[in-house]
Amino acid sequence: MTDEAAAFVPGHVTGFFSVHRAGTPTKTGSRGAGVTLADGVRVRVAPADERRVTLNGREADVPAVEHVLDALDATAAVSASTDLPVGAGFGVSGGMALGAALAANGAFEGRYSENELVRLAHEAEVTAGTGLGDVVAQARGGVPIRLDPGAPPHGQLDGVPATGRIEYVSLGELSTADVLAGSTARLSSAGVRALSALRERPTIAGFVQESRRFAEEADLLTPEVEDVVADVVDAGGEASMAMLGHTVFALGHGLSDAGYDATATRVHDAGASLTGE
Ligand SMILES: Nc1ncnc2c1ncn2[C@@H]1O[C@H](COP(=O)(O)OP(=O)(O)OP(=O)(O)O)[C@@H](O)[C@H]1O
Ligand SMILES: CC(C)(CO)[C@@H](O)C(=O)[O-]
Repeated sequence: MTDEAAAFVPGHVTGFFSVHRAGTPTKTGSRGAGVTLADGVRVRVAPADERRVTLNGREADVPAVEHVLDALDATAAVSASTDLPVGAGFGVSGGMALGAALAANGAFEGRYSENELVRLAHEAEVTAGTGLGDVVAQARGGVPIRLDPGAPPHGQLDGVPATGRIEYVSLGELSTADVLAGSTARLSSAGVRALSALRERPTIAGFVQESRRFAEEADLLTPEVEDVVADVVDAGGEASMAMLGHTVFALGHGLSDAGYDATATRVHDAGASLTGE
């Protein structure tokens, strides 16, 4: 018997990262750190006569989801909904891929374990070129540190033991696929340096400060994002740019204290899961 199933996947903002390409999508990934968010992606999967993927009620072309459905050989209707901006550094494509994997396995009474579904979704993201580390971070929750790249059984994760309020302001989209297709050497050396600094001082403030240094060193800041980050820091807060999007995230009330009309969410303290509704 098959039935519909639903999953929730937290949003994920990467603060800094380095790119690690290997012979297979499973081993390819990123090192780095980010924060998972209670604002996330809900994905519902139901068996259907033909494949259909929607995002917030509209037909959507999300290659990572197509790869997941191919791998599971699932003819299904996938409907995703999110309050997060798409293409702005919140891991929406990774969330849709992981949510589709979890929910399709549920709907079709599949035989995969969680690690195997994370691996499928990670491979789909890497193959689509839309992410390297979001899926494994979203599967973990909290404030994930990606120590070693890739999906289970290869990747290795740790975390900053922290929770709390997060604010964000999105100024527009930035194509992850375009940035990853370009030269990533400079960005990666900044990312490796930030990771060792965070491991020395694994606090959430340390994470945001290293993210800010990374964004500057990697030359990814646009003037607009740079101005907003500077305003938050001037007002005594901690903020940086979401990788990869024209988005600023801040701890606590950082953005609103600096006078911005920000969206508020929280660290999501658990990983992606089936929701049973
Ligand atoms: N309205 C839309 N705007 C942007 N992307 C869309 C939209 N609808 C579907 N997509 C698809 O969603 C995916 C967005 O991926 P992208 O990696 O750019 O952003 P993201 O996953 O939201 O954030 P991140 O930068 O953290 O990866 C792409 O596969 C794109 O084709
Ligand atoms: C490449 C990336 C920054 C895109 O959001 C993310 O997937 C990551 O941190 O690997």
